[in-house]
Amino acid sequence: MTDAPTFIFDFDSTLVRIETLEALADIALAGRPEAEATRAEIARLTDAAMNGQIGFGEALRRRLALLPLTHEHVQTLADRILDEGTPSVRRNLRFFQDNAERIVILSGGFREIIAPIAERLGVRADRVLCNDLVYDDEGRVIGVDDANPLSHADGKPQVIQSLGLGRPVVMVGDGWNDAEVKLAGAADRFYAYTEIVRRERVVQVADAEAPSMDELLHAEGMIGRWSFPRSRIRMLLLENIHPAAVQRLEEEGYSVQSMKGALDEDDLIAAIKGVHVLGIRSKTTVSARVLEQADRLMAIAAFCIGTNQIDLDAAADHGVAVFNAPYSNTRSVVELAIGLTITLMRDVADKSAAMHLGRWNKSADGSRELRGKTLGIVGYGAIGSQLSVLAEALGMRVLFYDLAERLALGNARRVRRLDELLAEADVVSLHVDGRKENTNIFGAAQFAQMKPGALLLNLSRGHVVDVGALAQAMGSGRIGGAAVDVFPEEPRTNADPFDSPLRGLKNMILTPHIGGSTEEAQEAIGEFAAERLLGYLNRGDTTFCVNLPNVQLAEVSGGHRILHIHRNQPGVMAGLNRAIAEAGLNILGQHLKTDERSGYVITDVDRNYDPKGLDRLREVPGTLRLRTLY
Ligand SMILES: NC(=O)c1ccc[n+]([C@@H]2O[C@H](COP(=O)([O-])OP(=O)(O)OC[C@H]3O[C@@H](n4cnc5c(N)ncnc54)[C@H](O)[C@@H]3O)[C@@H](O)[C@H]2O)c1
Ligand SMILES: O=C(O)[C@H](O)COP(=O)(O)O
Repeated sequence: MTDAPTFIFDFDSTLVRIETLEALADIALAGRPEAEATRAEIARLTDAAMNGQIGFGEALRRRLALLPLTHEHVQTLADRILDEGTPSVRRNLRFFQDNAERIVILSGGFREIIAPIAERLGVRADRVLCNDLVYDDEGRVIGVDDANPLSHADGKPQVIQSLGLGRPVVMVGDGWNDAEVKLAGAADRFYAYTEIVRRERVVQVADAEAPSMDELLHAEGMIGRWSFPRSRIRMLLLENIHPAAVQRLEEEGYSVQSMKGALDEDDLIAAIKGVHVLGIRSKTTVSARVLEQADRLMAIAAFCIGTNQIDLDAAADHGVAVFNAPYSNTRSVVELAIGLTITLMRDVADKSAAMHLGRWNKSADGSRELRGKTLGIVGYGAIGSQLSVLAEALGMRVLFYDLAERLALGNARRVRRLDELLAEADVVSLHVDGRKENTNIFGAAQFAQMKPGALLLNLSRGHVVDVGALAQAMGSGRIGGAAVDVFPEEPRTNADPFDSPLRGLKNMILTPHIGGSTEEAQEAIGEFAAERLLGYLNRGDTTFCVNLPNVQLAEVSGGHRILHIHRNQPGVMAGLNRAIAEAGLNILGQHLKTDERSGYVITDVDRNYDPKGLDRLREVPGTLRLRTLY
């Protein structure tokens, strides 16, 4: 490459996460009473020098004078220095090895400590410019080589100027003496490297800040470990998503912003600009209008089971992958349903409310056991079928009705018609999914078919039940009691008011959509959904994606991975492979999966190609999204 720069890297707090003299102080002063105070003084002098408050040479000598350093101490640090590599440097080793010919290490630190790192990075010994310690016959450090300009103020620019390096020269470091290289005209660009320490004064004079090696390489158009710096991938998590998710995503280097409540459509449209990944729960509606305005969105994670709040077709049309956590809160919902059934059967809620008003009403009238009663489950999916097992264990007889073929567990009996179930069940529990067609599937006609005094539970979705009709059926005594956890209109945050025709009715338990709200479930959802997002972002894996074809993928190894999402229309594969050939890409492996709406092609290619050639792939008719991963 003709205009490829020469990179000069500082060492302490840049290539390694330590400051050498502080680490040597820890070794040399171990167990001594003055250790803490001396180490603090060394750190203070390091900081003063790195902020440009005192000259580097003076700081170096004053720090050395504070330490009873020996060759053995220096060797101890040298032996473990490979473990101290800065995290983003460690993951970008290949960049250093592939570009060793145009890398220089420039440091006020010491050769013994820097040499093992230089060797690991593939940088030749003559391109390591640093200080040499001077020892006496007993192996005690007595100073540094005074003839070396790097042991004095302004040493770094002087040394670089004398090398006559090919331009442009890019200087990367955390300290004022690194900034001086650019200020003296010895470098064309200076990046203030802030992964380990951020010094405002240094950042102020830099051309740019590099919070990681990934950012630096991206800014310089170089190929690093990641195709895109993860810190630039913005994730917006709404609705109080569990910290386990935030921690996992941040651990992988992504930028995560969390908010407690949901946002309405207009606020979401404003907030979603520049966001790559959106995390929500059941209260955030992601409409086609929101998706239209989402300029960077790649993926949405519903940190819950239901995905009816997201326009899945519109998301697929924008090449946005949607994930959920289909099983992580199932058990919590089932346990609540069992608890609510017992509570209703024993009229516990009203009896408890009366006690709080000072009324004692001991009576067995209308209180019944679960044992021997018939539970009718509408919707025998993950939740319905698990409820079936627990209810049978408590001695209930179970009937279920489902639109799809479902395996009857235990002694549960499938009925082919809803009215059959309604005619027999003492308790009817709704566990259908939130599709639009399920709106008001329980209304006056269904209540009229239920046994007089039967109980109703809805922990599925609010729009499934006509709440006005339910209030009437309760008022007339047709329904003996009900527990409702989900509502057609739910407050977006805990601070917003709640209203419903169901308020104030006898033997009516209302809960604020807490079926899945247990600590166990929320943590499990956080971990599960975060892993799905990471699988998609890091590998292109769409396992459990609810709106794009599911493809399970291993890590990218060796080559680069091109992910192409397109409309499922004739000619896309032919066009794509033609474009791949024209771009000079050598295919290592290719995988295609389609559903009726979309196609997803994963092509692993050799690393050697001109990235501009990828534009041809974007132009293939039907393309919705193209992403490169490595
Ligand atoms: N209250 C809460 O906090 C909470 C927590 C988790 C899940 N949920 C909701 O619970 C519901 C069930 O969740 P799941 O994980 O069991 O879903 P699921 O997709 O595994 O099961 C739903 C079942 O309902 C059946 N079905 C759909 N429409 C039907 C209809 N009209 N008649 C009969 N059967 C029908 C489907 O065929 C499927 O078997 C969903 O609506 C989900 O959003 C609520
Ligand atoms: O779909 C779900 O999992 C439930 O409705 C729970 O939703 P929530 O995460 O908003 O409590």
